[in-house]
Amino acid sequence: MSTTVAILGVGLIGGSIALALRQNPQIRIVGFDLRQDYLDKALNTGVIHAATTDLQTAVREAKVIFIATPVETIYPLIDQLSELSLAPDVIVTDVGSIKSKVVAYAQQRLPQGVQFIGGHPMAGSHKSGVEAASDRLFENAYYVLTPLAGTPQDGVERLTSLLTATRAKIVVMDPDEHDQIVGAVSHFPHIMAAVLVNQVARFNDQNEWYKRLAAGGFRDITRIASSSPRMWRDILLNNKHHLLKIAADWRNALDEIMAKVETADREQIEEFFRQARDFRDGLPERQKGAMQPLYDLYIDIPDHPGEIGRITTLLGAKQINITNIRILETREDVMGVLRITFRNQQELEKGEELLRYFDYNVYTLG
Ligand SMILES: NC(=O)C1=CN([C@@H]2O[C@H](COP(=O)(O)OP(=O)(O)OC[C@H]3O[C@@H](n4cnc5c(N)ncnc54)[C@H](O)[C@@H]3O)[C@@H](O)[C@H]2O)C=CC1
Ligand SMILES: O=C(O)C(=O)Cc1ccc(O)cc1
Repeated sequence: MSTTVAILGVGLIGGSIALALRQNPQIRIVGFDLRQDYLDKALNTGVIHAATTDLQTAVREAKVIFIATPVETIYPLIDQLSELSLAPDVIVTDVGSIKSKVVAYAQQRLPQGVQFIGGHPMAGSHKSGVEAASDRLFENAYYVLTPLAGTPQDGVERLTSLLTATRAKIVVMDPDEHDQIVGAVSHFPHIMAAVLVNQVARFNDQNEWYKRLAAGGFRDITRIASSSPRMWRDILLNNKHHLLKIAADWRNALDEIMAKVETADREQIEEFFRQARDFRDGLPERQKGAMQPLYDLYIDIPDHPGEIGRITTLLGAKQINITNIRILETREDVMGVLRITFRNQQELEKGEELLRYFDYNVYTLG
């Protein structure tokens, strides 16, 4: 007998959870989204088994419901769920990047018999949408669960067992502690990345060399400024309390180091960078995950117009999804290398076989 899981919001995170869960043939995944075109894409690429834009149809038989929509939409969805007919002992969980407000809201609004367990998979991407989803997005990442005080242990165990398919490390945490820590290690850095980019953009209005020279380090530390503005707006507004405190602390720290610069305190400036380097170098490495180019295929391409379009058309015609594409080298009259990233090993192999058939020189590394 199969178990039905409903995914509300089939985007990057909802799609990635669906892809991980559907490796288990006993699980049937129903996707719900406001956008029919996103659902069609998810169905056609095998991310979900069934799709609907009707919430009651999506959740009626579900044993577990994942709310994987932008943070501000989690509250009205909880309200809607509280009015609908749900399976007995259903677990409702979310994937929102903030936890306290959502958990408190669910506690207030959901009826008895519904077990709400807050969740936050601590991996993602600056990309959005189901086309960027991957069954290994959460591999080796932390996945925080924030059950309510009254949630039966059995519910937490059932959800943990389901989530083993994501290969994430499941941890249970207090929602406020989660918001404080994630505020410092994820939310605030996103604000800083955007502040840095906006500052350089302003300088660039006066002198376009700013943009041209902003390669290397600047690109690295501002990668996350390419994330979804709407998603980050929601996160900031829902973690206001902690972020205001972190920002005040950051301003003090900036003033302190700039005071040392002003007085040319050579030793203390060096010490400042030493401390940062030591802590940074001691951060745990994530061994594997979607951030790494796991499913990369390299293709030699003659440098003439239309080649890249031809390759993507060939893959598209066979419904082979790509999550990234990059030209690694193109110089005039020299063979270039195209790097295409696929969502999983199976799609990579299909792409490799297809392009070989069309006489491309293709290879993988490692
Ligand atoms: N993007 C990331 O790196 C991470 C995001 N999260 C959290 O995951 C959640 C989803 O984010 P993403 O997957 O990145 O977004 P996304 O934009 O890729 O996907 C969101 C999906 O929800 C749908 N949607 C929006 N409002 C809806 C509604 N009212 N009812 C049904 N569907 C609706 C959209 O059409 C879209 O398909 C957010 O709450 C975010 O805080 C958590 C960890 C990482
Ligand atoms: O792209 C990155 O580095 C991220 O920071 C991804 C991310 C975004 C939001 C989250 O709640 C968790 C992880």
